[in-house]
Amino acid sequence: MLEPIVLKLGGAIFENETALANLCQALASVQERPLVLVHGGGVIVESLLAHLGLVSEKIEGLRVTPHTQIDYVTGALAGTANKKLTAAILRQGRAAVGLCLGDGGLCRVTELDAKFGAVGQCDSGDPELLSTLLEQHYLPVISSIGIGDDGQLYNVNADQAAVAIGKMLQGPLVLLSDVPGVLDENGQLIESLDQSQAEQLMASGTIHGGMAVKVKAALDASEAMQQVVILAGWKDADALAKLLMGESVGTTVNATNTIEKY
Ligand SMILES: Nc1ncnc2c1ncn2[C@@H]1O[C@H](COP(=O)(O)OP(=O)(O)O)[C@@H](O)[C@H]1O
Ligand SMILES: CC(=O)N[C@@H](CCC(=O)OP(=O)(O)O)C(=O)O
Repeated sequence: MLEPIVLKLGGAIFENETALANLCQALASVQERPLVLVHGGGVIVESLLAHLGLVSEKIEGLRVTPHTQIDYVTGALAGTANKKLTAAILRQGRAAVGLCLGDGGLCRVTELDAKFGAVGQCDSGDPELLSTLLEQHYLPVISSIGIGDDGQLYNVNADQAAVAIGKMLQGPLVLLSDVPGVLDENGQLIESLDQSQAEQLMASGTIHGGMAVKVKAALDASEAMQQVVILAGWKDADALAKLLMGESVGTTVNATNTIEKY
């Protein structure tokens, strides 16, 4: 079996039913190559916390998650976001299965830093569950909630979660968000990015917030897997179709500048 494409989905798509349905239709039509979806859902977390009258802050693009809030965050990500995405794929006739990072020991998660609360850092774990599901033609849909060795639930940034899954499966890695890729200071798409260009753009603030987390995660994956990582958008159906045919769209992140193929 070919290595699966690991595709991460994040951003406001969870608030846009049409975009979500269109994307799931495109994904469900991919028969030639196994797919694994990893997803975020920060917008759902934010709306739930706001509903509950709770304030949420981010440091360096990561959500500070007080231990008193992790149950709500789990509900939003492993519950609402995971089940909405699973449902949207099932509606297209593909047998999707919703999981979190802890299921079957897929990923090992430990506390990142006490200053973030219940935020985890994620490493690859046991691929057996995914292999079994893929062999049986299920489409795994994985939320970024992790389970630590301490039995605690952790909130993991979904780009970092996708990188851990990508490293484990060694397939192409694509991070989709609500922008078409990394944009320069004039708002123009940057088609390729290596380590030093990325560092300069982060130092100048052109790449910041969630995109800085994404670019760092992509560089880490590109270096570890010795392959390029694609950062693209879910809004452009044509670009998405090209991507699923193996063409590179958006921004190609290449940590060492010597790797050629997506
Ligand atoms: N240079 C940049 N190019 C594109 N987006 C950027 C850049 N710097 C910061 N951003 C912000 O990063 C966001 C994407 O990151 P994020 O919101 O974390 O995406 P997701 O939720 O899909 O993981 C964009 O919507 C934009 O607001
Ligand atoms: C620690 C941390 O920042 N966790 C993220 C997890 C969800 C996520 O990454 O969602 P998007 O991909 O949609 O942004 C959060 O709570 O927002």
